[in-house]
Amino acid sequence: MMRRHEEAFRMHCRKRSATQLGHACVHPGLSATTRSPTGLRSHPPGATIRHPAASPLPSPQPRGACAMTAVGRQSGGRGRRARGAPLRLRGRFPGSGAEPGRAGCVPPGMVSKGPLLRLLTAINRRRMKLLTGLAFVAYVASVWGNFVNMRSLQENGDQKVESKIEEAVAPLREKIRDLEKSFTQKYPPVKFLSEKDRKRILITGGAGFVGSHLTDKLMMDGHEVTVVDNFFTGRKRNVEHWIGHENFELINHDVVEPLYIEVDQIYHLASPASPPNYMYNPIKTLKTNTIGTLNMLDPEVHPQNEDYWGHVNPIGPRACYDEGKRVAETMCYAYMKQEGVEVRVARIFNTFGPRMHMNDGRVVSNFILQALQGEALTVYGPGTQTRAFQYVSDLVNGLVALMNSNVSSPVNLGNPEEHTILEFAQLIKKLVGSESEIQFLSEAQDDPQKRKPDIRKAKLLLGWEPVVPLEEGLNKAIHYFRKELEYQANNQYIPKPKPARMKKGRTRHN
Ligand SMILES: O=C(O)[C@H]1O[C@H](OP(=O)(O)OP(=O)(O)OC[C@H]2O[C@@H](n3ccc(=O)[nH]c3=O)[C@H](O)[C@@H]2O)[C@H](O)[C@@H](O)[C@@H]1O
Repeated sequence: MMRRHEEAFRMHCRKRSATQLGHACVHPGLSATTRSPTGLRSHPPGATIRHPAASPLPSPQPRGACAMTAVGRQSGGRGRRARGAPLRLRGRFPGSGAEPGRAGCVPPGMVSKGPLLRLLTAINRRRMKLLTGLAFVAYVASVWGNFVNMRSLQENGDQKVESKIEEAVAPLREKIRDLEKSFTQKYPPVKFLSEKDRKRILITGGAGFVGSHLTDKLMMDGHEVTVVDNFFTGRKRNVEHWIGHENFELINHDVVEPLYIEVDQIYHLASPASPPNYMYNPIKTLKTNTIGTLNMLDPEVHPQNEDYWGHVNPIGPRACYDEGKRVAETMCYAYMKQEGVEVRVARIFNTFGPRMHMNDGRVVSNFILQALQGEALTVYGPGTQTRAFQYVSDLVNGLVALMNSNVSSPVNLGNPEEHTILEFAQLIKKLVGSESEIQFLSEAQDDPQKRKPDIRKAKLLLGWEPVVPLEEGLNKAIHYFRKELEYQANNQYIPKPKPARMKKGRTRHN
């Protein structure tokens, strides 16, 4: 009987301990079993058993009592019970009138766990689960909230950075658009020529006064143009409107040095033409012209035709230019005879127009600048010496006509309309509307007294003659120099006309 009783109690305890943490059973003369997080554990008879998570028991339980470490509210809701405090349960122990199988085994002196407690325990368990579930949901919600916050913060930050970048980049975009526009619209219209008709053309001195106008003409006609210039008197500004064009190339090179380049035609215009400029470095002028094709000869015959061989002082200040041109012609014809090189020789007479250098020093640019600035017009000598001036576009057309002809002998290109220098001074004063005086200075050394081209050969063989009237050309030149003066004034630089070298008591060799 005792054995069966003991067995029933052991079963009761095992059942409890297998399902409920914190349950404690003490039975005199029985060993007990509890469930701990690490598994089932046996206890000697009469031992006090408590769950490791529970607070110490305030006092040993009375033998035979069934106690539990209660969590939660006591039934009836009369406040919390202290952890480990005994919870007395009503019930009957088998052998003392207890109903077997209802209240479990309650040994004498023990308090049995009744249906209410079980209900409470079940409620507590559900609550715990509910609380745990709620805590889990709250945790997940807070993690999600943090994640969402982080993302929105990051997005806000990203948006701010993006808007700042946009602010910085917007003006740059604007500038790029402007640059693209200026690139696409800046070239003058160019004809399309087929491969067969398109020529590769080299222009030495192509950034100079005459050379740059010739460059414009050949580019607009649809040819491929290579400009070679050392920028001694030429300027990049004269050809800048072609830079970047697929048919155009600009090479900074001095023609005194060899240049190997494959082309169909060469216009050799590299040489300073203004007396103050070419006298500035006579050896350089000579060197430049000995490989040149242009020539200008001082006259003894008037007007000068192509058979006129010139009359120059070979040791005077102008000799570097004049003799240089003569040697250049000699070389051209030597190469033609000996090597079969095709040559064209243009004898160019006084030419004027836009893009003449502000410091050129020749008579047209000097007089216009002086008149525009209200300064006296400087006439060297009495002003009776004559010149015949052609407008630059007439010269360019003549050069192209000559190049494309089969005329290999020299051809004069100039305007035969002859005027004295004093007449020029008065005409320019009138066209500018200037109050400037005319000032007579001493005569320039070796200054040719008469010059007028005979252009019958050009008319006959090339069908060419100048078409721009003197006044029309002068007005264009005046407009150009007015703009240049404004440009220079904005750049704090006002050029002064260059004086020519004055005669030093020696009569000119005519
Ligand atoms: O442009 C040209 O085709 C020519 O220029 C110069 O020839 P030149 O006729 O002496 O050129 P300018 O310096 O313009 O002189 C023309 C005349 O005006 C006079 N002059 C020049 C400048 C000035 O301020 N005042 C003035 O009276 C000169 O003494 C000269 O009689 C070169 O010497 C020539 O070889 C070249 O072909």
